[in-house]
Amino acid sequence: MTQTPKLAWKGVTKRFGDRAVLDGLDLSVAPGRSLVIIGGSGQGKSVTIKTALGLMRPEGGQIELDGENIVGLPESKRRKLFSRIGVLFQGAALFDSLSIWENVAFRLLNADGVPRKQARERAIDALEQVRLDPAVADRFPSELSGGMQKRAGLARAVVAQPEILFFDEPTTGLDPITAAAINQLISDQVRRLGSTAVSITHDLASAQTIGDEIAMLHGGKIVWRGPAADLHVTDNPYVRQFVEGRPDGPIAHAV
Ligand SMILES: Nc1ncnc2c1ncn2[C@@H]1O[C@H](COP(=O)(O)OP(=O)(O)OP(=O)(O)O)[C@@H](O)[C@H]1O
Repeated sequence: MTQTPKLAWKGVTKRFGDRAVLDGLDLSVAPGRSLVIIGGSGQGKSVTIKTALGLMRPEGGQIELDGENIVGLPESKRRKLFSRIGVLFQGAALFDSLSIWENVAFRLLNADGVPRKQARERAIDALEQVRLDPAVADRFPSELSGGMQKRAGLARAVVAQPEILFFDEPTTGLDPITAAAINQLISDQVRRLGSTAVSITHDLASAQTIGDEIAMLHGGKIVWRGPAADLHVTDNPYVRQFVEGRPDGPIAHAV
C-alpha cells in the first residue's frame, strides 16, 4: 500500500482574472521529507504555499493534510491546523515592537496560552537551536543583522515543534556565506524535528542543501520532479534552461 502523503495538492486551480496561476496542480510530499519548489518569477510558488496555509482559496481541487481536505475549513479549524505548521516568511516578518523572545514565542503566548516565564524559556531554547546567543532575547528586530533576523524567524517557525514547515525564499537578501549558514540550519532543524518541509526558492544552492526532492513549477503545473541530486543531470528542458540561466528555451517561449 502506498503511504498517505503528509501534504498533497490535487488538481488545484487558482485564478487571478483570466489567468490560471495554478492550473490543475498535482504535488505531494511524504511524511518527513523535504520538498523544494523552484520556478521562474510569477509562476505561482508563493500562491502554492498560500493555498496550503489557507491564506488563499483555490477555485478547484483539493489540498489534503494527512489525507483530509483542508480547503475552505472554518476559521476555528484553520487555527487549530496552524498549530501543526511553522512558517518562515520571506524577510523573516518579525514584529518591530516586540522583543526577539516575544517574537519567537508569539504563538505560544497568543494562541497556545503558555505562561510568559515558560514561553520565554522555550523561546531561548529555540534561539540556541539556531545558534543565537540568549542575550539576543531582549533585543529588538531593528538591532539585529539580516542574517540574525532570519535565524530569529527560523526559531519562531520551530518553537512549537511543528509537523510541517514552510520556508518562503529563506535566503533572499543574504550574502552567500550567511545564506549557506541559514540553509544548513534549516536542514538541521527539519531533520531534528522530523518535520515535513516545503520550501520555495530561486536559489539552486539553497534548493540542494535543504531539499530531498525538487519540483519545478511552470505554467501552473509541475513540469519536473526528482531527487535534489538530479537537478544537474536531468535533461528536462525546463530544468536545463532554469539551471543554466539561459534566456532561450521552453520557458521563454511559454511566457
Ligand atoms: N493577491 C493577488 N492578486 C492578484 N494576482 C496575484 C495575487 N497574488 C499573486 N498574484 C499573481 O499570481 C502570479 C504568481 O504569483 P506568486 O507570488 O505565487 O509567484 P512566485 O512564483 O512566487 O514568484 P516570485 O518568485 O517572483 O516570488 C503572479 O502573476 C502574481 O501577480
